[in-house]
Amino acid sequence: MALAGKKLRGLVAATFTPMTSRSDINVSVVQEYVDYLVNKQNVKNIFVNGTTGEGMSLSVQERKRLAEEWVKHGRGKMDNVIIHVGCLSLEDTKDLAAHAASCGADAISSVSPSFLKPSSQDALVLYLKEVAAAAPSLPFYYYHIPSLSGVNYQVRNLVGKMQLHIPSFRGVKFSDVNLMDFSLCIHEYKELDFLFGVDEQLLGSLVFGAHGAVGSTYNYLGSTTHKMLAAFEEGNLKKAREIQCKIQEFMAFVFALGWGLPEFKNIMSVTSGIDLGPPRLPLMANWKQEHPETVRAELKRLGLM
Ligand SMILES: CC(=O)N[C@@H]([C@@H](O)[C@H](O)[C@H](O)CO)[C@@H](O)CC(=O)C(=O)O
Repeated sequence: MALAGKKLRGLVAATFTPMTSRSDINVSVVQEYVDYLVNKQNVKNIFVNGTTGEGMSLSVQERKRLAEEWVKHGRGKMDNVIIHVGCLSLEDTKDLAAHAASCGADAISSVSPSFLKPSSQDALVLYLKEVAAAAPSLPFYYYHIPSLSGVNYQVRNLVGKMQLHIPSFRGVKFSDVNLMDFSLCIHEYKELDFLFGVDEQLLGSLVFGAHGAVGSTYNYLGSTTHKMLAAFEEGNLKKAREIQCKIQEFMAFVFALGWGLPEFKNIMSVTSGIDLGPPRLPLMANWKQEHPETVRAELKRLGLM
């Protein structure tokens, strides 16, 4: 069911990895999670084992198991199951890419290696070319997230090189606030998909033609974000701004409490009613289950629940 010829559009939820209280992966709730996204949030694309899913903190075996479960339960319900395969080791990354293809994923994506980093754009393209070649039948998306990877080559420059050397290259998951770089990518490479990854600034990216968005908040604010997308499509900027500002107010509330990914996971458990458990170490160290009522009350106050 690979994306061949299809365009990747709309909202993509970057899934959290369900875990037990001991931080082991808990695949028993994946089916319920898929149904929640489809039926309650109307979100039919998922990005598995990425940042939100703590992909880098999972073993290769765990990542394979999760990919299989998400693909299995997404079949016939999800439009696209995209598996993030990036690791620090090229061999592990290729292994995960080949596995994603064998288990029926629709596309793969990879970040740059982030410890021993590529020393040039050409080095990065060479690396990603090998990754994509391990799953040549699957569309390949470069995952640009400089705040975490520390690799911040201008995407506009990279894209031309990737197009030249990677036959399955189909676009970029752009998790950065450099809207000029993002905009010029869309302007110059009309045949590719560019998905924005800073949820609280999505409206800004739409102005420049974002084809879709990948993010953590679409797990529980997918339905609200769809209303913003619809308002933007209708040319109702006032309404679109109002919705984006509500989402921003919620994120400001979250950030003011010093919350990050561990708490985002908790917010998803509270809003969906699916127990996703704690994150894994090192994130687990400061994790405490926030009072669900605090989250619910704020979402309610903002009209987001
Ligand atoms: C740094 C980070 O985690 N960014 C998130 C955003 O969705 C982010 O959680 C959101 O904008 C709130 O800040 C995504 O870009 C990451 C993502 O899509 C992924 O999980 O791979």
